[in-house]
Order: sequence, then structure tokens, then C-alpha cells
Amino acid sequence: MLADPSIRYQPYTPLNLPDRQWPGKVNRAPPIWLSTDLRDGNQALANPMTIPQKMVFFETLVKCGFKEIEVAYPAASDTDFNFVRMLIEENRVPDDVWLQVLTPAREDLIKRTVESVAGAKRAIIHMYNATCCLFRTVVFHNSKEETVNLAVKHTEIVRKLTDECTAKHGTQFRYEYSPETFSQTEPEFALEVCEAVKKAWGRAGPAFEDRIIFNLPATVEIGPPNHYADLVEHFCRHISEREKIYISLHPHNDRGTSTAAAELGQLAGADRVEGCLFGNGERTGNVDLVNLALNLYTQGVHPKVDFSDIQAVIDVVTACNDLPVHPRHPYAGELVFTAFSGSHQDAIKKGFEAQRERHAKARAQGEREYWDMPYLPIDPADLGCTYEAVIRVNAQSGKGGIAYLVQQHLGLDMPRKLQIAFYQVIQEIADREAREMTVEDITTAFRKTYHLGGSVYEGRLALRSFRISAESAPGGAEGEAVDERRQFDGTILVDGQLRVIRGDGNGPLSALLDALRTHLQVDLCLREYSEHTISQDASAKAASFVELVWNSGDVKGTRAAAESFWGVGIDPDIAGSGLRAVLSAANNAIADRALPELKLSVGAGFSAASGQADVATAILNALRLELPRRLQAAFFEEVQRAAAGSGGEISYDALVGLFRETYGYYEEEEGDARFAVKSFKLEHLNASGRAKLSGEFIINGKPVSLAAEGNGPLSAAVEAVNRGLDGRVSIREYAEHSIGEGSEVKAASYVEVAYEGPGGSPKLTTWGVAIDSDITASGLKAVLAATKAVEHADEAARKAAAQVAQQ
Ligand SMILES: CC(=O)SCCNC(=O)CCNC(=O)[C@H](O)C(C)(C)COP(=O)(O)OP(=O)(O)OC[C@H]1O[C@@H](n2cnc3c(N)ncnc32)[C@H](O)[C@@H]1OP(=O)(O)O
Ligand SMILES: CC(C)C(=O)C(=O)O
Repeated sequence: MLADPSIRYQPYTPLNLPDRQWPGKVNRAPPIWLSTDLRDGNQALANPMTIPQKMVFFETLVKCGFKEIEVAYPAASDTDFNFVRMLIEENRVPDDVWLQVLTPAREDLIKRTVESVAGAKRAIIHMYNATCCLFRTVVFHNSKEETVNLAVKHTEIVRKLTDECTAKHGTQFRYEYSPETFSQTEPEFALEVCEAVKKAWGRAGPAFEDRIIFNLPATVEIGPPNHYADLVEHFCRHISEREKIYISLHPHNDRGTSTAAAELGQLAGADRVEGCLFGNGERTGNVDLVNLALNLYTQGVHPKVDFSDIQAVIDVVTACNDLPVHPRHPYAGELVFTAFSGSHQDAIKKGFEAQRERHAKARAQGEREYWDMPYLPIDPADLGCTYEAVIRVNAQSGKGGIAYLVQQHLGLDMPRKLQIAFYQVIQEIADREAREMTVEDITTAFRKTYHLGGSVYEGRLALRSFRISAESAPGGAEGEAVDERRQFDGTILVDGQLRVIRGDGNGPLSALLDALRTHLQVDLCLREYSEHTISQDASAKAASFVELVWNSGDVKGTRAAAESFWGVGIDPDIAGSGLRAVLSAANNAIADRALPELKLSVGAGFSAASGQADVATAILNALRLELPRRLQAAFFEEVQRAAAGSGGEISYDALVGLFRETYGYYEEEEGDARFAVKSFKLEHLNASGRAKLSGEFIINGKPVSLAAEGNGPLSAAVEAVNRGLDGRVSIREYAEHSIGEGSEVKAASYVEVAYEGPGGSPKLTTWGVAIDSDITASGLKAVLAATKAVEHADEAARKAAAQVAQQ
């Protein structure tokens, strides 16, 4: 580059227009648009468009709503000429669309041009000759006078030929004249040429169809847009019979300011703008009509052309031009609705949230829902774009953007501190891999980090089933509200092995934390908890977020603990989502740390809580039975008794045998069963659930016929059993769950019955356990199994009663 460019380049000559009006004006209506994609755009392509390409492009322009389309330079080539003919002969031009064709001021070429549109309903003949000094002298070797004469003479030819064509074919013509290189032409001379052309045309009138179009090209953009606006205003103010003229702009983009030039030119009085979609055209291109139209749109002015499906337009234009649309191109570029940087993303995320609230309020008050978003001048949805690409994540991104994507794609509103924690996870990946993080990268990292989304992402601890029950805390002065404690009974997978754990606390989460502490020596406490509902289709789910800290050392779970662990849980049930969130955080806390293994034998001196759960775990793994808590306690007593009688220890195999024996639990086929329902009939007697049960049963290996009524099948069974007893049994607790899945699914039932012998003998409670593919049958079998122990007691009671009678 030159040290002093002024030795080579001259500045534009500013126009002296001190009373210029355009700076104080505002564009409040769209101009008449002319697309010259198929002419100026086409002539600038290395490979001009084929007829089929032109046709697709033309149809796209029509679909977008362009009513004036420069379709060809018909004298240039057969392709262009034939394309115009095809449009006309195949009736491809809607009635409200004007075909425009360009010709130089040469008679033979004008003739061919008019011939090309013969038979069209409506056509604009556009003739040009360059008028600036450089072109006059260098290209045409013409004086000013000869330049005027050239324009006048050929305008008269256009007039004559079009008149003839109208007479012969009925085509309605308008005339457009371009003093090419207008912005480099002396302003007074541009006026002089145009006045002469208007006169030669001789039929300009104020009606739309009669107006002559003076197109004022910035053939090469040689000055700033304000200069162009001055030239346009000067022309508009001084041309005679302004009301019979449409002033048209044709800015090129050599200085990169064609959009500004077109906008200021309209303020300066122009009525019409010629350009190309996405700014194709000679050199740096024609002004971009999409840009201009959407600039108006974002000012609340409908441009009267439609880009609601901008991608479809991009697809056609790029295919026909064989040129890409730059990723940063206004409104159309792949990246223009995208923010990578943290502060932009943060503002956009907050903007969306604020806008949602603002719109809801405005809607409720019947007011307009204005778009007012940081960094997004237009709603991408108005152009048929989704919000998917609005926020994209790389090493420049922040927590806000990542949280936005998690919100959009997983429906989770992360609390601020979780956003910070998860941001570290993504930053670490983005830095390490030095690449953009896709939405999938982020959602997968989220699922992995918080063990969310099925077995693939499960951590070392995973919830299988749980039950939360309430019990009143002891104590409390009379009249005081009694605190309810919560009990957690659950089955969790620990490193692939099912374990029964249980704990107590003020609420479900602290009860689970207690269980983790008791059974797995994972001593954590809750620092933060929040939840919200997620609406997915019609079914709402709960999402919970917890922050846990180690409950050890000096800080003992206070906010001072430096290290904390976040967890996320989703479940249809709110308690379930909280419990899952606790396990998710616990997984992050334990990382690789070893957990206490399941004991393979149970001793008589085991602590009640861990011993009962270990026993229950053995039964769960051996028989898939999830024992209710009180049954765990009852069976643990049996186990301790048995262990005491066998040297203080009992193996797991022996323990399973003991369980079967104690609760009459056998999975054999009916023929061998000790407690079986051979057949039963259940009649519902009324709406309140009263039922009549009759059937053939096996009780402790013996066939028995029973029939009785009760409030349901189980109470009817109890009633039937009571007929054969001297004492009475009643159901104290009933629980059930399914085992297996699909057609293999079975019901497991647990029944605790209380027995009261004749003559007020002490109450006895006993459990029965059974499974069956039919849930009623499994309940009945469990009742029958429970009566086994009762029968012994009844027998004893009867003997005792007989002895008393003999005495
Ligand atoms: C700014 C613009 O975009 S203007 C539109 C430009 N578009 C095109 O040129 C595309 C189509 N053009 C063509 O196919 C050819 O140029 C044609 C068919 C029009 C003419 O081809 P040719 O006759 O071979 O002439 P050529 O292409 O060399 O054009 C230059 C001649 O036209 C003259 N000329 C240039 N512009 C004009 C004009 N607007 N009016 C009259 N004559 C003109 C030149 O002075 C030169 O004349 P000369 O040969 O006497 O010196
Ligand atoms: C023919 C004219 C209008 C032209 O294309 C230009 O000046 O750029």
C-alpha cells in the first residue's frame, strides 16, 4: 500500500446541499422492490444460471412476494432470451408480476429485447447508458451532448417498438431508464439526461402504470452513503414532474455500505430499490434485498416480501448461484442467531426468561408482546429458524449458556450453584478437546455427571424401589404438634448388587442419608435442595437438585465445607426425584471409594438396623422378595434365634431355608405346594367392596374347601379360616409388589395376621408370604401361609382349654 494514497486516489466531491432533508426522516413504508437476481446477479456468476435454475429462482422470488423481477438481459444470450419466452409462453408469470428486461442503448439489441417480451401481460423495458465523465470519454468517446442524444434516440426506439408490440400483442409496457454510473455523474448532467429521456418517452403520467422509472445506480460505490443520499435528494428535488416518476435505487456494495446507501436513499425520496437476495451481483454485489426487507421488519414495518422460511430461500439461492451465504451474513448466516461467548449467552438466557414473564403480563392485559432481547434484534422463529443454534458452547462460553441448553433440551432449570458446578465440567471438556461442544455433548455430559437417563448413566448407587412411611416422633408436651419422622425402606443397587437399606429422618431425604450412613458408611448431609415440575407431554414429572457435603471433620456439613457434590433426580413422584437426586450426589461424593461389602453370614449379635437389612438383602437376592420393614424385624428375630442355636452364625443358604419354612413360602408348582389356591371364585356383593369367596385350597399340604364373606378377598379368606379355628385371626398388615416384567410378572404378597386364642390367650402375630401370577391369588396364599403358625397356636389353645375344662 502507498504511504500516501492521495497521490493515487481522489476523494468524492461532496454535494453542496445544506438544506438536505433526508437526515430528519424515517422509513415507515417499504419501497417497491425489484429483484435483479436473474440479470445483475446472474451476469456476475462464473457460470450463469441455466433455464431450469432461473425458473426455480423466479418461482422463489414470486413466492417471496416480489412484484417486479428483472428476469434477463435477453439480447445477451439465447438462454436469457429463451427463458423470457418460456415464462411467457408457459404462462408462468402471475398477473400482478411485472417482467423487467435490460437492454443497452443499441437498436438491434433493443429490438431483440422487446421481441423477448412480446405477448407478456406486463413488461418493463429497462435501458441504460453510462453518463459519468470517465465512461463518456473512455468507453463511448462521447461528449455530454452525444450522451444525451444516445439516450434520447434509443428511448424513442424503445417507445416505437413497444407501441408496436402493444398494438400487436397487447403487452402493457413501462419504461425504466438508468443513467448508469449515476453516483459518479455530475448531478446536473444526470438531471439533464433524464429530463431529455422523459421528454423522448413522452407518455409519463401519475398513474402507477404510466410513471417513468428513473433508476439511479451507484454502479460502483465510490462515496459514503450520505453522499449518495444527497445525490438522490438533489435529483428528486430538481427533476420536473416528480409525480410522474418513480425514483429507483440500484446500489452496489464496493465500500460495504450498500444497505446504508439504499436506506438513506429512501429517506432522500426514492420509491424503489433494485437488488439481489443475499447481495449477489457484480464484484461485491448488489444491495441485499433480504437485509433491507428485514431491517424494515425489525422496525415494525412489514416489507411486503416474505422470508418466513428463510432457509428454503437460502437453499434455492445458493444452489442457483453456486455461491454460499456467509455464516455471518445479516439475518441469513448460519451463525447470526448464535452466541458462543459467556456474557452474550447469559444475557440471552436472562432475556428469554424476562421476556416470557413480560409477554405473559402483556397478554393478560391485552397489550402487545414486544420483542426486546439482548443481542437478538429479531425473533429467529419469524424466519422459520429454531432457537436450537441460538446458544452454542465452546471454551468462551459461560454457565448461563450451558444452563440455557440444559433447560431447552432436558427441561431442567438448574439452581445457580449447580450451573456453576456443571459449567466446570463442560469447561474442562471444551478446554481439553479444544472444540465446540454440541448440544449432545452437553446433555450427555449432564446425564453422565448426574447419573440421569436410564441404566447407561447409572452410578455405583441406583434406586430400585422404595417406600417412605411416617411415624410420629416420641415426646412432645401435651397439646403440642407431634413431629412426624420419615422412614425410608429401599432397595438400591450397590456396585451391581441389590441391597436393602433403611433409615429414619425428618424427611425422606434425611431418611435416605441415614440409610446410606448406616449401611454403606457414606456419611453425607444436605446443604441445598430445590425442585420444580417438568411438563413433558401431558405427564408432569418432578426434578430435584441437591447439594451434599461430607458430614465429617471440623465443618460437619456446614456451608463452610469446601467440597460439595451435586445431584439431580427426575421422577414422576416428588419424593422419588429427591431420593434419586441424593443418590446422584452420593455417587459423585463416593467416586471410587470402597464401600462395605455385603456380609455373607449373619451373627446373633448384629445390630438391629444393619442386621435386619443384611438379612433382607439376602432374601431379596435369593428370592427377589422386598420384605416390608416389620417383616424384616420379625424375620431377624427368627434368624437370631436360629443363629444362637447354631454357634452364633447362620449362613445365607440356611437363612433362605429358614425364611421359606417360617413363612410357608414355596414357589413350587401347585401339585407340591404346601399352601395353594386350587380354585377360587370371588363374587363382589356390593359397591362397597364386600366379597364372597369360595374355593378349594391346600393348607399346609391338606386340601380344604372354604367359603365365606368379607370386605374384600383377604378378609373373606380370613373369615373362612376363622371358621376352622377356636380363636380368631385378623389382618394386621398387607403389602405387595411385583416381581419381574412383562408376561413373566408376578405379584408378591405379605400378610401379617394377629391371632387371639379362645379365652383371651395372649395375642400372636405371624406373617405369610406368597407369590402368584394373579395378585388376588397371591394375597390369598399369603393369608393361608400365615395361618400355619396360627394353627399350631390354635391347637395349643384348644388343648389348654380342654385341660382347663377337665380340671
Ligand atoms: C452496469 C451493468 O451491469 S450494465 C449490464 C452489463 N451486462 C452485460 O454486459 C451482460 C450482457 N452483455 C452482453 O452479452 C454483451 O456485452 C452484448 C451482447 C450486450 C454486447 O456485446 P458486443 O456487441 O460484443 O459488445 P461488447 O460486449 O464488447 O460491448 C461493448 C460495446 O457496447 C457499448 N456499450 C456499452 N454499454 C452500452 C450501453 N449502455 N449502450 C450502448 N452501448 C453500450 C460499448 O461502448 C462498446 O461499444 P464499441 O464496441 O463500439 O466500443
Ligand atoms: C444497468 C445498471 C442499472 C446497472 O446494473 C448498474 O449500474 O449497476
